Amino acid sequence: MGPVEPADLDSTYFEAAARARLPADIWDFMQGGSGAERTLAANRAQFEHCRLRPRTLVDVSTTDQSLTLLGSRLRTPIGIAPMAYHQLFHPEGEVATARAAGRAGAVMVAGIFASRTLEAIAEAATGPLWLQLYWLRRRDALAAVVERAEAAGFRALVLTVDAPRIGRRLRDARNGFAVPAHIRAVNLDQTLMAASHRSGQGSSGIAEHAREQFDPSLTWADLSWLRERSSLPIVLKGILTAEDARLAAEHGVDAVVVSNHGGRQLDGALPTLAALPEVVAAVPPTLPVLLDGGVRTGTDVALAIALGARAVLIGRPVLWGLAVDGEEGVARILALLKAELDDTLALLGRPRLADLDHTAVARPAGSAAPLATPTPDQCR
Ligand SMILES: Cc1cc2nc3c(=O)[nH]c(=O)nc-3n(C[C@H](O)[C@H](O)[C@H](O)COP(=O)(O)O)c2cc1C
Ligand SMILES: CCCCCCC(=O)C(=O)O
Repeated sequence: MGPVEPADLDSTYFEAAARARLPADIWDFMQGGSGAERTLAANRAQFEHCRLRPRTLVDVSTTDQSLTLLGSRLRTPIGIAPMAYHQLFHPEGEVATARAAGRAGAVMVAGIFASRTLEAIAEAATGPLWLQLYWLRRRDALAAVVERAEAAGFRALVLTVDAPRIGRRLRDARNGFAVPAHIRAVNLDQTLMAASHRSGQGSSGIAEHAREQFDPSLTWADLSWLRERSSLPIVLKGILTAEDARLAAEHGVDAVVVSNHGGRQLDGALPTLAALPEVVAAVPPTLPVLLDGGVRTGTDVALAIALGARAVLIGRPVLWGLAVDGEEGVARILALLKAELDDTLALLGRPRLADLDHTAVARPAGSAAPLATPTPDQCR
C-alpha cells in the first residue's frame, strides 16, 4: 500500500477544497446558519468541550461499528443527513451521494427537495434510503411523494419539524440567493417551485418559497395523516427538548433526530449534543434517538453515541466531499469518519457501539467520577 493522501487524514481539507471550487453564494447557502450563527458555532463548541474517559487493558483486537436501525443492517452509525439540491454541488447530485453511502454501508436520508428523482436515487443506492419530508400546504403533492418513495423502496419517512418557516439566513438574504434555474426539486410539481428560483431584495428564493409552500399549522394531531398514508416507520427530525421527545413517543413515532437543522433555523437554540441527554432520558429505551449538527470527527460520533444516540447524521461534510469529487469525494469523507470512529473505539477501550455509554464521557470540569446515570448537565 502506498502513502495515504494527506486529504484523507482530515476533513478540513475537503472543506477548504470545496470552498475554492464553489461559487460564493452557493458556499454561503451551504455553510451558513441563521441569525448571528450562534447555534451553528455552539454545535461545534459543545463537541470541543466534551472529553472522553478511556479504559485500558480491554481486548480491542476486533472493533465493530455495525448496528441495526429501524430494521436495516448498517455497517456504521454514521449516516447522511437530508439536504436539498445536491446538484448545486455536483452534476450527479443525490445519485452520487447514494452510491457513496451504499459503499460505506451507511443510511442516506434523501431530501424532499432532492434534485434527482427518487427512482434514480433508489436505483443507484445499494444501502438503505429514508426520505425526508416538509409539511407542504399542498397535501396532495406530499401524498404523491410518499407513495412514490414507498414504491421505490425507501424504508422510512423523516418529517422535519423545526421548519414552519425558514430561519433568518443573513448570508442568503445579502446574496439574494436563488436556486439556479437548471437545478430543480424534480420530485415536486414544478408549479410549486417557482419562488425558490426567484431572488428578492433582502430575502432569498428559499425563504420565499418556504413561506408560500410550507404549512406552518402542523401540529401533533397531523401525524395521523402521515400514518394513514404509509406503513413506513416515521422519524421526527428537529426535536431538542424532553417535552417534545415525550410527545413524539406518545404519538407512536419510530425514532427522533435531535437536530437544530445545523444551526440554520432558530438561532440561539441549544446545541444538539447538550440537548441529547434530556431527549434520551424522556423516551423509552427502545425508541432510537439520532443526532445531527456539528459532527465532524469519529470522536464526535463516539461522544454522541456515549450520550445515548443510536446513530448520527452528517450534513455539510458530505457536501464538501460531493463538491470536491462527486461520489468519490463523499466516499472518502465517509471512509475517513469511519476510520476515525474505529480508532476511537479501540483507544477508548470500548470496541463495540454497545460498550459506549455515559461512563465514557467526563462530567463537567472539576468533577472526577462518572455519574451512575447520565444527567442533563453531563458535558454541558
Ligand atoms: C445545504 C443544506 C441543505 C439542507 N437541507 C435540508 C432539508 O432539505 N431538509 C432538512 O430536514 N434538513 C436540511 N438541512 C439540515 C441537515 O439535514 C442537518 O440537520 C444539518 O446539516 C446537520 O448539521 P451539520 O451540517 O453541521 O452536520 C440542510 C443542511 C444544509 C447544510
Ligand atoms: C425552497 C426549498 C427549501 C429548501 C430548504 C432546505 C433546507 O432545509 C435548508 O436548510 O436549506
